[in-house]
Amino acid sequence: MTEETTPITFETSGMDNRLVSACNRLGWKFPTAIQQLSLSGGLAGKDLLIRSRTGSGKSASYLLPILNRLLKTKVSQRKSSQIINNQFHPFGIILVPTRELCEQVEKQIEELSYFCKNLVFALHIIADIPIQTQKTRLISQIPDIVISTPTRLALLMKQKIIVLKENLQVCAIDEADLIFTFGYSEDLNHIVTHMNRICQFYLVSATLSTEIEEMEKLVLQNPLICNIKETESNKLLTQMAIKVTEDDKFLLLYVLLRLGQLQTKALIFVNDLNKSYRLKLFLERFSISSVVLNNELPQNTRNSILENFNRGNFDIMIAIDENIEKKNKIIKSLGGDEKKKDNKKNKTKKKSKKEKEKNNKNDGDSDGEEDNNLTNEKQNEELDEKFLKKKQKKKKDQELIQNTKKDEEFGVVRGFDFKKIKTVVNFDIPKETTSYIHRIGRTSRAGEVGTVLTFYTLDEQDTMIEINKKVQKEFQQKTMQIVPNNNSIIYLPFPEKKVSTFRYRINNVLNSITKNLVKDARIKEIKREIINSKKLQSHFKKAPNDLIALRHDLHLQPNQINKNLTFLPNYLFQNQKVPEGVHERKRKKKNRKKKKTHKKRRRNNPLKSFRVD
Ligand SMILES: Nc1ncnc2c1ncn2[C@@H]1O[C@H](COP(=O)(O)OP(=O)(O)OP(=O)(O)O)[C@@H](O)[C@H]1O
Repeated sequence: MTEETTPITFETSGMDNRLVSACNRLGWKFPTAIQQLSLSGGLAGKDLLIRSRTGSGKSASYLLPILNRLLKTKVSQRKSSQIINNQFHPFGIILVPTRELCEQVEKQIEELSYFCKNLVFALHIIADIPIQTQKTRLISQIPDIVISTPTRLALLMKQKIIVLKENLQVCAIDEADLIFTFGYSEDLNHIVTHMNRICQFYLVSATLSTEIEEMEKLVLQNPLICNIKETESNKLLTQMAIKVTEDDKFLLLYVLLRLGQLQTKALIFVNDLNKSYRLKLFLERFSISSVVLNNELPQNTRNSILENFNRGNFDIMIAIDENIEKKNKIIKSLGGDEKKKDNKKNKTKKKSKKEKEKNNKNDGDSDGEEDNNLTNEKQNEELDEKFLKKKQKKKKDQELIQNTKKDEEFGVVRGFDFKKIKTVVNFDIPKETTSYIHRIGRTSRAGEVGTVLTFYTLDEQDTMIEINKKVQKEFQQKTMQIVPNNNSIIYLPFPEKKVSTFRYRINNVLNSITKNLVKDARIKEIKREIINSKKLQSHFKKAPNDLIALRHDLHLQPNQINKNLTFLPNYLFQNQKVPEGVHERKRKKKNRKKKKTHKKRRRNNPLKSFRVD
């Protein structure tokens, strides 16, 4: 903490009463530590540099002062100054790294302005909407605050649709560290050099980097530095790591889930898309439902998944946290794979056609076999037709994957406000420390308890040590401590004894999930969610504030599930205590079955069912 302040409440902060009521309505009793620091400076119109751990309430620490400032200016005055020469001059802009965060910030503004709805209007602009439609929207609706990713805003500025020189009063760059890691530096520089620099500036970030320090010097004028020493949250987040082999990751996760040692709601991070579906299929084989969230899915589906996960309708979410560069590689490799396969198929088809022609020729040579020839021809035609149909289907699937453009503004795992996540599992170790920090920030939010479990292989041992060192250093340097034991990660031994008896059945299941099965599952999911997305769209039209609970966690290959795998016989536990509840369902079912057969037998036995009335 760099500046001493006396603790304030929302009521004594000097904020507009309607904003105070909105905080109370959300059940917020006191401002969080970072809000305590930032509110007074923000309300006084100072530039702020807000640095605090993920989940500490940073968004409201800049949104509340921005809204307060808006409420001080008359609506009519604001509106008239925002349209000049058919160009849009917003009062405020908020920059975030992903479209999910655009929507999240817009929603939070709606909640915080609950008691002054008609007076404040925020609009997020995203890449889906054509530029001209966006222009018409901005000019007709005249939002006070525009929320955008740097790329989209820079584009609209270059087209002279949005101008920031004259009217801009406030600008916030949220998740600034991510904005740089997502590669937005160029767009950000364009925005900053073409904006009114005497506006009030908020630079908000969970971690520090040289780029942020440079940006700080460039845009902030005599800023109030809000840095937080989070001693309280020390007790809330526990970080653990286990060294495992690649296949044992599946085994360990299964055992932890099955024995109830991994608390849900759980968010599981993997580094690539195919692996996420492999994990989903693996869990599905044991009747454990999960939902995969990735940037191939349509936007409506993603929103619905996130909303329903936050509402507690699914317990396990598998999320992909891949690099932007890596994403492009995957698209290419997928297209390449499919192409290679198609070439192979074409060759085999040509070969079989040649063989057929050869056979036909031979057949034709033999005397009196016209009938045979006819049936052969017919069979060949049928074969050809089948083959063509198969090929057409394959082509359609391939087109579907290639046309399902990955959303570059997607980054759900970072910065999104997940509610009540008990455990974050790094099934794959993140490649960078910043990514690790953002992943762990999805749990232990808003003062809640959370656990992080990281799996790492022998090859990743150095990365793990590096992450551990950097996390300690980062948090100590910035006077933010987030974990006990001197901020370090606790290394746990691999529980070989506990899991060894399960290894055989796990390996069997894993071997049955082939690459082709994973690909099919992925295609099936995309198809299903495209249909879901249409349903959701029509639903949103009727009830825009509602999100129906579509089951996004349905099994992808239900016919492959072996019900016996859900039963855990005692011998699997060797000398260990059988955890409570593991066999319960089976036993209950058995009893029910017994009663039923007993009744049936009685009914069929005339001596027992006979009655004299
Ligand atoms: N004063 C408060 N009292 C209780 N809960 C709060 C308060 N302020 C914010 N919250 C809640 O805390 C959660 C985290 O807030 P927020 O998303 O703003 O954190 P953050 O620091 O921006 O996290 P990240 O860096 O991950 O984006 C949200 O669910 C929010 O509703």
